[in-house]
Amino acid sequence: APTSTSFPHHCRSLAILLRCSPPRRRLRGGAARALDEQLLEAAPAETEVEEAPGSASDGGEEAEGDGVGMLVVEEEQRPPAKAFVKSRRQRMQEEEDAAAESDRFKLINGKEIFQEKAYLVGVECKRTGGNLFGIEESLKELEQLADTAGLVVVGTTYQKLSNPNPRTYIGSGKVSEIRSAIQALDVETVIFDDELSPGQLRNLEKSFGGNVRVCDRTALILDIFNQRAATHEAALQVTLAQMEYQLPRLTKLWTHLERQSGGQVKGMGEKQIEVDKRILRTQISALKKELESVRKHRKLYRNRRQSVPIPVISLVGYTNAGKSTLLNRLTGADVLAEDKLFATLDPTTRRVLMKNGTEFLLTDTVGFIQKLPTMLPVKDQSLILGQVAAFRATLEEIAESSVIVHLVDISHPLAQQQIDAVDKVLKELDIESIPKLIVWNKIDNTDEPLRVKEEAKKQGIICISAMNGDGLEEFCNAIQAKLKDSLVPIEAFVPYDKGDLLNDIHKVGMVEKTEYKENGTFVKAHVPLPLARLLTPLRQQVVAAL
Ligand SMILES: Nc1nc2c(ncn2[C@@H]2O[C@H](COP(=O)(O)OP(=O)(O)OP(=O)(O)O)[C@@H](O)[C@H]2O)c(=O)[nH]1
Ligand SMILES: [Mg+2]
Repeated sequence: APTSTSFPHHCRSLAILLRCSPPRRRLRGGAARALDEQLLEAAPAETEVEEAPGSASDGGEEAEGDGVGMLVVEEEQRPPAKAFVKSRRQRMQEEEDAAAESDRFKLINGKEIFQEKAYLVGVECKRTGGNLFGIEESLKELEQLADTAGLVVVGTTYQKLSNPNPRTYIGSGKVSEIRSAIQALDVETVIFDDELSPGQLRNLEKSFGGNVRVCDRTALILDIFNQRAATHEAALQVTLAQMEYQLPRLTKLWTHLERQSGGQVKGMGEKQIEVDKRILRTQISALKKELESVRKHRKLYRNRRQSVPIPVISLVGYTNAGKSTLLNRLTGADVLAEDKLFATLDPTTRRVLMKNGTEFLLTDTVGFIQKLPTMLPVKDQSLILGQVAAFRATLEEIAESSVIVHLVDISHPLAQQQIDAVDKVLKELDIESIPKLIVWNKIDNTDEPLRVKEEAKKQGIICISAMNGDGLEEFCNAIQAKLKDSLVPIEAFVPYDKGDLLNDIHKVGMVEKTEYKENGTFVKAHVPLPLARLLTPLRQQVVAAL
């Protein structure tokens, strides 16, 4: 799988910036830390040399060095004898601490992640209605996201406000409450459930004290995307998204300079930010170009696939609904399915052959989630709903499919809210004309499967268990019926030397009538749109032949 090491030129300035604050890097979110390390590895060695002595970033290392230095000073102030004659208990304690520390490294998707202690914060705005999820539910989901990213949640809090505080998002009383919790629980990262402005982020970081990282849902989701990007395109998209997220927030890395001394250093810090922002902007535009070419390539590929006249069915649904499990069950594909959010980041397409001989392509897509990151400037790409670019491929696939299967984890306590969240996205996609099939999954996991099945029947919904295969035959029949809805009626005259096409019509369409003539076969059938397009010249020959 490609990592960011495959495009080091994009990472250089980030690496410079990240190197400026080593202690913070050590303490930042596990996932982000893994990224940082990749970036550092990817950074060309000469960046070290480039920095003039006494430059702003040198100052940065010094300033940050002080934080670490304090510990060293403490050691030195102890009487030397004591430093050597450590009690057994002391030694054992140290060994235990070291063991506990190394225990906190976990391997996620082949990347080593440091399990940081995280504290979650949410705000329920009285004025803004329309939130599908209640605050406690939303925080529970945030906890799952944190867990997916490899963090350990040690505490959670929320506040009801009529308006978020423009400076710190939460009220000042809450800020000090969280500060106490940070100290008591040894918190390393504070995660907010909503997107914070760069200013709020800075102010909160200042209030909480130097070593605590503050981030928001968006940054957390981007961390997860980064851990999970499996294809080159996904990796590019995630890097781009992370850079765009970083750009307005760059200044925070330099605040310690402003605090330490005024005058010259401050000025240099500011100059450095400008330089770094410029480098970052250049890299962002290079990355966009590269992404555009990858995307063109994929489009070409998809066009080619469309010339194979097999209908495409998109599997959509909330994250963790069981989409990948269903794809695997139907096709034996080896798609990563696990009890984590965003297990799938790239659309995967596989061919399914049903018992009755009908064939279709099934596409597994990125799961949806409420409160999607919105920070990307994508006005010029009409398809995207202001969402993170990693969803683009998914949305394109959905818009071009013959049938959409909306898979629901009906055993989830918030099933209805999740359905609404998915519908909200689908509604904005201009796909009303595509037949949709609603499927309730994880029926085996419900308390009263019979009652649920009855309810589903009333609503014309299919119940399945992707896990044990229950209901899959019914599912395939329903797909076939829906596919028929999406077929186009055609009449064509197929010459005998185009026998393949006749086979295709039989395979993916529904034939009503065939008549064998002298030069070829006359067919009347319903076929998928791509095949109908392919048959256009032969359809015009019908009149001539009869
Ligand atoms: N009990 C039960 N569990 C299931 C069923 N289908 C899927 N699961 C479990 O649900 C979890 C999520 O499944 P995935 O297939 O990864 O879900 P997904 O919709 O692809 O998730 P994302 O890729 O994150 O969007 C896994 O732990 C599956 O084993 C089912 O029918 N019954
Ligand atoms: Mg999946």
